[in-house]
Parts: sequence; structure tokens; C-alpha cells
Amino acid sequence: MIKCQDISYSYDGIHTDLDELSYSINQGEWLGIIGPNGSGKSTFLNILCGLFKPSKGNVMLDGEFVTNMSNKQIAKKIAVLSQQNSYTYSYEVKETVKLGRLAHSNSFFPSWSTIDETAVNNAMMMTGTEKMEKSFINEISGGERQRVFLAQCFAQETPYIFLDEPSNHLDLMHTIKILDVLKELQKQENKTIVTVFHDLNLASLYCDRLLGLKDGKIYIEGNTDSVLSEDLLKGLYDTSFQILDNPETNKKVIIYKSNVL
Ligand SMILES: Nc1ncnc2c1ncn2[C@@H]1O[C@H](COP(=O)(O)OP(=O)(O)OP(=O)(O)O)[C@@H](O)[C@H]1O
Repeated sequence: MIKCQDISYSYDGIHTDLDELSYSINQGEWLGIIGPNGSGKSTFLNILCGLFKPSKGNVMLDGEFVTNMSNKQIAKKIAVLSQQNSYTYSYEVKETVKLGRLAHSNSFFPSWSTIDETAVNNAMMMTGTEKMEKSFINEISGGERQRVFLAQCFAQETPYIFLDEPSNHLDLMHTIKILDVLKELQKQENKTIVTVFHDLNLASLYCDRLLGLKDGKIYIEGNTDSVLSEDLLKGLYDTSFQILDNPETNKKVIIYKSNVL
């Protein structure tokens, strides 16, 4: 379980980018974080996993203060896909996925076990990256690279998986394939998933609960169906939506509305 209490964050020490946010994420649930650009979604995610230290408040991960945990201790618990993954090096795809196993090595020069090899191969199968294992990551497409970084997260085999816009650059088939893999991991291995979503239909389909941020504060939160209401979404995004029920899936369908058509 992750519990954060009164966390605030400022990038420049002047403006408040997250404002006294308190929230809990339960074991085994899929939380979607939604909200307009600049509302604090990525900042919140980075604080939850210890990448950013809050200027105020604290985060507890399974009963321990994140700020008291080493990077390796956190990496054994949380795999993170950031919005912008850097690849200033030109590693091969499989070498890049293997970096996900560093969290589990106990020495500076880690030995490679069959457990590591299996984890990497499974992660590459899950993401459909196995056929490009010898390609260099600076010589593949944006969507292929996104799947490589997702594979790196899966290879880390952590109980928590945090993904900032996982469908970035992915075509529709790969979007569904990856999100289905995550749903299976949640159901079968009780993993806790936290994803930032801009596509509200994906949030509707996959998330158990939604947290809507606006101006660095919690604007709405609750189970997915209760958050996906026309009034609440209009207030969150300052634009209108139509919401229908899909009788086949029992999920809400969000119809985007143009202001000029
Ligand atoms: N590196 C930075 N330096 C200064 N301010 C930043 C930095 N990164 C983000 N901010 C500011 O912090 C606030 C929250 O940004 P954040 O990236 O968390 O928003 P977001 O909800 O993830 O946005 P998006 O949907 O555009 O990805 C914004 O006002 C943004 O301008």
C-alpha cells in the first residue's frame, strides 16, 4: 500500500506545483491519474516512487518512508516508465531490457542467472520486442522504443508498476496488447498498477479507480464509473463530453465533443 500525506512540491521554490495532496493506493488495484496538461500528474508519480523529494509531507511505501529507502530498495518494489525515457546510449534492445534486472543484483558486477534470463525473455514476449533484440534502441521507431522501455519495467518484476502515459507512441493494437498484459499481471499476480492516462476511454476500460488532478490539487477521485460523469469531467478539463454506457462491457464510453462542429 502507498500512502501519501499532505505532500507539496515546488520546482522553483516560488510556485506550488503540488499542493498538500493526501491519497492512498491499495494493494492490487489499478489507479488511473487523469487531468489537464500541467496539473501535476507526472510530478505526483515521481514523488510516489521517490524520484522527487516533496517539499512538504511524506510518502509511505508498504509501511516505510520512501525518503528512508535506498534507490535499490525502491527499485525492487516499483518499476517506473517515465514520460520521456532517455537513450543517450546506443544499447541493443535486449541489453536495454536487461537493465531492468539491476534492481535484483547484489554486487557492482552482477552475475546473470537463469531467473534473470527468464524474466527478460518473458518481458520481451509480453511486449512483442523479442524479434528486435539485436537492434539498437536509437535505430528503432518511437513506438518500438516505448515497448522496449515497457519490457524493461516488466523485467524488473516488481509488485508496483507506475507508467506515465504507457500508450505514448503505440498503435491501437499494441496499446490494447500492453494494457491487457498489465490487466493480467494485476489479476494473476496482484500487482498494483498506476498509470497516467490522457485517453479517458482507456482509463474507463482498465482502471478500478481514478484520481483527477487540477492545478496541483485533487479535483475528483473515486471508482472509475463515478468519476466519469459529464459534469465532473467538464469541471476537470473545461471542455464538454458526452458519456454513454456500453451494455456489452458495462463500461462508460466517453465521446469527445468539438466546440466548432
Ligand atoms: N522541470 C520542471 N521545471 C519547472 N517546472 C516544471 C517542471 N516540470 C513540470 N513543471 C511544472 O509543474 C507543473 C506540473 O507539471 P507536471 O509535469 O507534473 O504536469 P502533468 O499533469 O504531468 O502534465 P502533462 O499532462 O502535460 O504531462 C506544471 O505547472 C509544470 O509547468
